[in-house]
Amino acid sequence: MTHHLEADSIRLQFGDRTVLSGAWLKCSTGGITGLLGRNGQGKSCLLKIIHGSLDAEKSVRIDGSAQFAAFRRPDLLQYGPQFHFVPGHLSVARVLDDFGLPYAAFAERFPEFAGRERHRVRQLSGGERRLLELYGLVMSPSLFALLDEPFTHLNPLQIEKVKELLVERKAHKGFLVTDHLYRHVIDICDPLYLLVDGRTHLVKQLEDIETMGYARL
Ligand SMILES: Nc1ncnc2c1ncn2[C@@H]1O[C@H](COP(=O)(O)OP(=O)(O)OP(=O)(O)O)[C@@H](O)[C@H]1O
Repeated sequence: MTHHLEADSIRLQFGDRTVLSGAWLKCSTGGITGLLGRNGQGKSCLLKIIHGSLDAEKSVRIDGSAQFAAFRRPDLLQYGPQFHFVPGHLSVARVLDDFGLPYAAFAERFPEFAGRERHRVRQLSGGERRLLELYGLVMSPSLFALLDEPFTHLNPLQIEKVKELLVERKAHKGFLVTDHLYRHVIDICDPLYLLVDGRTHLVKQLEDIETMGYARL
């Protein structure tokens, strides 16, 4: 069964400044939705609004059912912010256990973690910590995951492995991904949205991201 996450009528203001005005997007299991946009356009805010951790005018629905505080439903939706969110004092095995995942399968996929199940998260490098967090978000059994800058801080080989993981898992889980490493986003995402002046635009052809002033192809 395909599941659908729909967000629309999103309006966000900070004081006099309107950041989002009528932003919308759709995300489904079986696909990876991409969100691009220049700095400060409101991509992180949009993810937090869908997650329910940032208050704004919005309509967010999962399979037609309104979600006002999706952060209370990790079975439906999980959110990975652009900064580290796993506490440093936890062990690698404990973090995976909290996501409901066995350590052995993780170490098999990422051999650099072999024999390190008791290592504390604070002993990991920034990229390793990111990898552990992403693995948990991608592999855990929620229906959707919102990933803010998943590729930043990873080395090129790790990026390729995370992309493989996303493509492998998308049959069971819908992903919304935003990252300025846009070639990787373009590579795996369909549909793709561009956030410009508070509104989302569905990218119909790749040239749109150039004509709308985001990136040179
Ligand atoms: N709590 C806040 N108070 C006031 N302004 C805020 C707050 N949070 C975000 N903003 C502003 O809202 C705008 C959108 O921020 P956001 O972090 O969502 O942008 P972004 O598209 O994710 O940018 P980047 O690509 O640089 O990460 C920015 O101009 C930011 O300064």
